[in-house]
Amino acid sequence: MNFSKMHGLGNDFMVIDAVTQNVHLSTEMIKRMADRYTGVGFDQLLIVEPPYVPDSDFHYRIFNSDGSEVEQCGNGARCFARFVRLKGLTRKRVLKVSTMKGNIVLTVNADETIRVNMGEPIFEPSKIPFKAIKEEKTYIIRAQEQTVLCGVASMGNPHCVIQVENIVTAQVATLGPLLEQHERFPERANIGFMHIIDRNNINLRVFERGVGETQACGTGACAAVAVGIKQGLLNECVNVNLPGGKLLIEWQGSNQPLYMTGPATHVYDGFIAI
Ligand SMILES: N[C@@H](CCC[C@H](N)C(=O)O)C(=O)O
Repeated sequence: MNFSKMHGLGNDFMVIDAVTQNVHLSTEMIKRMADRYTGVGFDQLLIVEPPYVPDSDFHYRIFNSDGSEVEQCGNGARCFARFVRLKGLTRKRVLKVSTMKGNIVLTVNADETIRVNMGEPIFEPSKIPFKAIKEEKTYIIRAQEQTVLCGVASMGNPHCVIQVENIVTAQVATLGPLLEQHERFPERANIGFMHIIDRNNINLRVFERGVGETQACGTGACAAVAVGIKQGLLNECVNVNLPGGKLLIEWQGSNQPLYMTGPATHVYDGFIAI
């Protein structure tokens, strides 16, 4: 099976073309290929498939390194756009793609960065899903001995966003896994730690569901900005500094789609016998 290794700000992917190849992978096979010592190694596997909903160019499936299939992936979306053009699967610069949780539209800019219409952020608890009596801007979660203040949002996938004073000392490795598996997130969640520099700039680290901390999380950046805007702390246009680099997130508020702009990098092509 041919594949490409790609990354979006260090969030790395194995990308497989299932338009021209027959691809049938079990959860065990995905976990084996994800292993950084004995496999290809990746945060997520992206499988590009032919379209099967009207008015779309492709469908793409996303799997975390623990083998779980997920609804959305921001950095993956940009890599998907670069991949289909590199592999000659399309020449379009504006691409419509369906994922497990709806459609997104991607535009490849002249400088090869990619701007993605990620759709509207969702705050309604039952749709995230998050257990709460009613929708709030800020929730209190108790995790073992700690009381955590956070916002929650779905970008197709579930996110929890915690504001921190210092991004370096944020408890990503300890609080991340506790909240990822917290009973108030029935489908687990991605946990973002956000330091607000000013109304247009934030630092962000994300403990990703099904992976652990990554160099960057696109949907995590979108969710952090959406939560920050909803809480009245951020402007409509925000630079998000992640350990792997910078994303630009734009959101004009309720009923408007959110846009993410950033790079996508092809690392190498490979072949794996499975
Ligand atoms: N790295 C991604 C998010 C991938 C999915 C996530 N781990 C989940 O389980 O929802 C991104 O760039 O958005």
